[in-house]
Amino acid sequence: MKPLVLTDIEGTTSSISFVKDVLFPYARQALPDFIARNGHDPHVRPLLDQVAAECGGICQDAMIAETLQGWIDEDRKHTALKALQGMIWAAGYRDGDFKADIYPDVAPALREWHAAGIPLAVYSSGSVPAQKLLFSHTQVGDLTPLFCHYFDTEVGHKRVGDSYRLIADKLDRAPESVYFLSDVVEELDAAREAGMQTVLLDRLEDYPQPRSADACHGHTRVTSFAEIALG
Ligand SMILES: CSCCC(=O)C(=O)COP(=O)(O)O
Ligand SMILES: [Mg+2]
Repeated sequence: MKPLVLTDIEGTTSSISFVKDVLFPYARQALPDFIARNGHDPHVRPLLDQVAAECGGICQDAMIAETLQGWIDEDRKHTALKALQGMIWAAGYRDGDFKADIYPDVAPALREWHAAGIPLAVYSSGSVPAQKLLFSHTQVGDLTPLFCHYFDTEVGHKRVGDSYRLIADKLDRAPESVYFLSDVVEELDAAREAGMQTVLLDRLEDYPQPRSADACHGHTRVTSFAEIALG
């Protein structure tokens, strides 16, 4: 059976600065107005109510917006926040305010693997709609035709082994046949615990200090998709 590639986004396919300096500030700034305009939308209200309930029942939308802005500043990977961010980014992509930044080695490798019949999937803390938006608006065009599956924190958090077991299950795959690519060692540890093969992307543009052997925790370390060898 051919291997399947499961990739993270931030720090793996796309620069950390694109997420931290473009996407997050855009959502932070747009949140209050987005909530004022869409707070009664049946796709939006339950997400806001979830945030309110988790914060002791705060009831004013302005306070919910402030809470969410605080969560963006803390880089919380909260499922409701991620869903709202995805809805906000849709306008930014649509209006051409930004394009998704993909590291130059990523699209050639994805195309090569896809052409070789290797299935490709995404697992990111960003919501599935946000993942699809990102890959359909890259500076090298629409990459979504290359991917067959997308997973977000609806399957669980990325530092928890059970999330990877569930993904393998949903893919109808033995975990050993899945290569998980990420820049975060704790995510790779969880994927390995679930039986997946792991590759640490050590993006020197984003992490100027190369990771030592100790810091790699035994995961295969590469600095580019071009170095990845799939067994
Ligand atoms: C779907 S793109 C936005 C990325 C994002 O919101 C995020 O939190 C990045 O998480 P990742 O799991 O891709 O490192
Ligand atoms: Mg990452």
